[in-house]
Amino acid sequence: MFDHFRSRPRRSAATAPTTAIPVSELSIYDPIHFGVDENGVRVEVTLAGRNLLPGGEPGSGKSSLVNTIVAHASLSADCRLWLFDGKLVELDQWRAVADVFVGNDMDLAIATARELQHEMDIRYAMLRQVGRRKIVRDDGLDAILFVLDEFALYTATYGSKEQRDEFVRIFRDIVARGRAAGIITVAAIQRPSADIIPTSLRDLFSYRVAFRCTTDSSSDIILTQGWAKEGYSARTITPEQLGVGWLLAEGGIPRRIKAAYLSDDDIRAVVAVARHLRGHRAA
Ligand SMILES: Nc1ncnc2c1ncn2[C@@H]1O[C@H](COP(=O)(O)OP(=O)(O)OP(=O)(O)O)[C@@H](O)[C@H]1O
Repeated sequence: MFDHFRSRPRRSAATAPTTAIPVSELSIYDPIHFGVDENGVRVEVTLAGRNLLPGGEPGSGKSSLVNTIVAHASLSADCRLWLFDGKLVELDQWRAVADVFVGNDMDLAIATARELQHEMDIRYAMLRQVGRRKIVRDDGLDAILFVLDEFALYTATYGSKEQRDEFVRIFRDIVARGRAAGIITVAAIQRPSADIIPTSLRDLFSYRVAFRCTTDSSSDIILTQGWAKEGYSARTITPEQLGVGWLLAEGGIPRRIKAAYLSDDDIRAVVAVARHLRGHRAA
C-alpha cells in the first residue's frame, strides 16, 4: 500500500547478489530471541508495535540486551536502525549498518529526534489518507528501531537545560505516538529514579526489563510500583548474575530471564551479514 514511500527495495536471500552470504533475512515483525527463563525455556518478544525499557545498575546487562535486539533488527530488511549512543562505545560496532547514528552531540540529537518526529507525522498523514490506524507488516514501509543508550545522557547530562527539555519533549511524543507509525523505541536507563523516568513516561513502554538494582524502589520504578512487595525485585539479582533481569510484558507477571549475550566477535559476524543484506547503507 505504501510502496511509493520506501526508498529502498525489499531484498531477500533469493534476489541477493551471488557474492552475498547465503542467509535468509529476518523480519522485525518476527519474535526476537531475548534469552531463556529460569526453567531454561526460550524467551521471545515481538517488539513491532511496542516500546522497550531496559533499566538497571551499570554493568548489569542492559547494553547486551540492546545489542541482541539491534542484531535481530540489523538482519531484518524491513527495519531501519536509528541509534543514539551517548557513550559512543555501546553501539559503535553497528555504525556500519545503522541508517542514523548519533553520539554525544546534543544539537545533532535534537535535530535527529525532530527528523524522526517529522517522519512519524508523515506516516500518520499517510494512515489518515487511507483511513487506517497503524502500519502493519505488509504495508511495504520499513519499521524504525529507535535506540537510546543511555537515555539519561540526553535528558539529564549533556547540553543545556533548554536542550534537554526539548529533547525530552520530542522523545515523549515519539514514544507516545511512534508505535502505530512503525517506530519502536528502546531506551536503556542506568540508576532508575523517578526524576529520570517519570511514571507517565515509563508507562508508555509496554515491555520493561529490570536488571540488577540496588533498591526495591528502583526496581519498581522500572517494572511498576508494587512488584517488589510481591517478590519480583531486581534487588535480589546479585552482581555476579550478569544479564539476569525481570521481564514485564504488557501488564503480565514479571518473568525472570537470563538474557542472550553476543560477544564482540559475534557482533562483528552479524554486522558482516547485515551489510550484505542491507546493501552496505551506512549512517
Ligand atoms: N546476558 C549476559 N550473559 C553473560 N554476560 C553478560 C550478559 N550481559 C552482560 N554480560 C557481561 O556484563 C558486562 C556488562 O554488561 P552491559 O554492558 O550490557 O551492562 P550495562 O547494564 O549496559 O552497563 P552500563 O550501564 O555501564 O552500560 C558485559 O560486558 C558482559 O561481560
